[in-house]
Amino acid sequence: MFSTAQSIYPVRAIREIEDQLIPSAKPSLMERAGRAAAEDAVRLILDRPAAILIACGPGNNGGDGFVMARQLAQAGREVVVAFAAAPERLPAEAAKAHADYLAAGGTIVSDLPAAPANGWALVVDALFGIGLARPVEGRYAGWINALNAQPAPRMALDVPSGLDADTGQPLGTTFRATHTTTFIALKPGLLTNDGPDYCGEISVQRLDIEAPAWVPVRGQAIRPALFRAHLRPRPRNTHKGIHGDAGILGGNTGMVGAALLAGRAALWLGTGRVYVGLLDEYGPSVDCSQPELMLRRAHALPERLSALAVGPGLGTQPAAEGLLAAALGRPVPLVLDADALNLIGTDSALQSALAAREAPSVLTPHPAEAARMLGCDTACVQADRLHAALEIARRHRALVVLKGCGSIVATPDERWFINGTGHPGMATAGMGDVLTGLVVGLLAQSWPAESALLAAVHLHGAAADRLAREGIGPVGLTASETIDAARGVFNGWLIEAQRDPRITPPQRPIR
Ligand SMILES: NC(=O)C1=CN([C@@H]2O[C@H](COP(=O)(O)OP(=O)(O)OC[C@H]3O[C@@H](n4cnc5c(N)ncnc54)[C@H](OP(=O)(O)O)[C@@H]3O)[C@@H](O)[C@H]2O)[C@@H](O)CC1
Ligand SMILES: Nc1ncnc2c1ncn2[C@@H]1O[C@H](COP(=O)(O)OP(=O)(O)O)[C@@H](O)[C@H]1O
Ligand SMILES: [K+]
Repeated sequence: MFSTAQSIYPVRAIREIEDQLIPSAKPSLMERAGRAAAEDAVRLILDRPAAILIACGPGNNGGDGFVMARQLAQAGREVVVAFAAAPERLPAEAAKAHADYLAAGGTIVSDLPAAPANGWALVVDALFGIGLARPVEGRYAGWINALNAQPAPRMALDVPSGLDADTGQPLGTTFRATHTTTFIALKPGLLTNDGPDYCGEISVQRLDIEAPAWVPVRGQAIRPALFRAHLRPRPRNTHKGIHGDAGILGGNTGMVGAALLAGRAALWLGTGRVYVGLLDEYGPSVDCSQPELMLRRAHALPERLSALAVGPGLGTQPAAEGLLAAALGRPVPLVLDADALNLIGTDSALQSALAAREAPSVLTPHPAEAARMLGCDTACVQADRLHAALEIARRHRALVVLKGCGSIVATPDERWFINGTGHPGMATAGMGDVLTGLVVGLLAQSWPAESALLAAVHLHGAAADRLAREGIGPVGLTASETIDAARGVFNGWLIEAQRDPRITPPQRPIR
């Protein structure tokens, strides 16, 4: 479970790696890429003996396709290669791959053929990779539409053609893969925005390249390995005062449930005491289904808290703004969500107070909240989610999670992480409040802010994934249910961590 962390490189960094390694690599990177793709293909279609269709494009992605075709043919598979560009205009390595394929007895058709009577075993998109420079139109758009219509597994080499490898934005017609074999490293666009919908299952083929020291890793896929050092068993001799006092500030009229959900999530993740400060003057004084929560009026949260979350159901009235301003002045780790972010987006005094904080601040915007913070619209945030998350982190000197498919965690020093857990069943009201509660719960228990955020984001999705496997969701999953599942997943991690010899022994949080 605690497999090593996985790097993600934007196209610019992949190019740097290629530039450094291509001249000396033996066998060539393209040879390795085509071979690795052929091996993945064989595994994918062991039980499908029909012919394989490979559509090759005018650049090096097409070159990978020619190598793959040669390898598959040599392994005894029937291969049909479609290639419509001018061979003499292929880049050098792709031209060699093209020539080697022909020399090995391969043949090429210049238009996409109709499927044989027994269908294709596999269709392969080797049209465009990281060199995609503009939306796919014309002949290649027609090819992609025809490939997408095939009732066979669909494999993309490196990146589904048409998908922006950095942003996960489809540019024009885009190949919809059931499997993507990507080379050297993950790219951000495969993991966020529309990327997961177009990539299917991803296999990373590193081509025997070690993480090169000259290209700094700034992006990583979120894995428990990143925070396992904090998954420590509790000492037996402990008491609730050691496990933190979390505060939740929110729950205005009509939105009390949001604050209760966050409070419950913090409690179920092991926080010693959880206080919920409600803005609704007619709000309940007890949560009968969770009487462990200590409900207070918003202004009456205890002075001494180990971490505070502001936002779930907060509202944007002046009272809320005043409470937020006071919270920003507290020297404790702070989670800011929902209306806390909306208020900060339009108030420069709050922005200055946030940027001036010395204790950690964690911001948890969804794309619409991120757009308000950046003064743009949601489409512009989604068009480059990584950039948006990094920009918010930089401006506010805070840790940020930009939520949604492939949530992005960004740090003020320009590092970033992409989460792969979770599913569309989480797109339901209250789910973000639960995440806020999970983050503040770990902060209250003295987790360092970055680890707390990474763990909570990963845990939130993993809890929803576990429920979906059990038939609870994806459709109809409720936020409350993920709290219960998060507790289960988290305790599973703790047990796993105790078996892992790299984990340090029980430790008492320092207070
Ligand atoms: N370098 C290496 O050794 C290795 C590279 N590797 C592989 O190479 C891939 C990158 O190759 P690449 O840089 O040649 O770019 P690629 O994705 O093939 O596309 C460029 C071509 O497409 C064209 N074009 C672009 N957009 C278009 C559009 N919308 N519609 C129509 N045409 C369009 C563009 O034409 P132009 O823009 O110049 O008109 C150019 O001809 C990478 O993803 C990996 O698969 C691996 O083998 C590992 C080793
Ligand atoms: N398609 C999806 N895939 C993965 N996670 C998702 C998806 N849709 C929503 N989520 C997650 O669910 C949560 C929804 O949060 P948010 O939009 O703030 O909900 P609310 O404001 O209703 O509580 C976020 O953590 C988000 O990352
Ligand atoms: K491709």
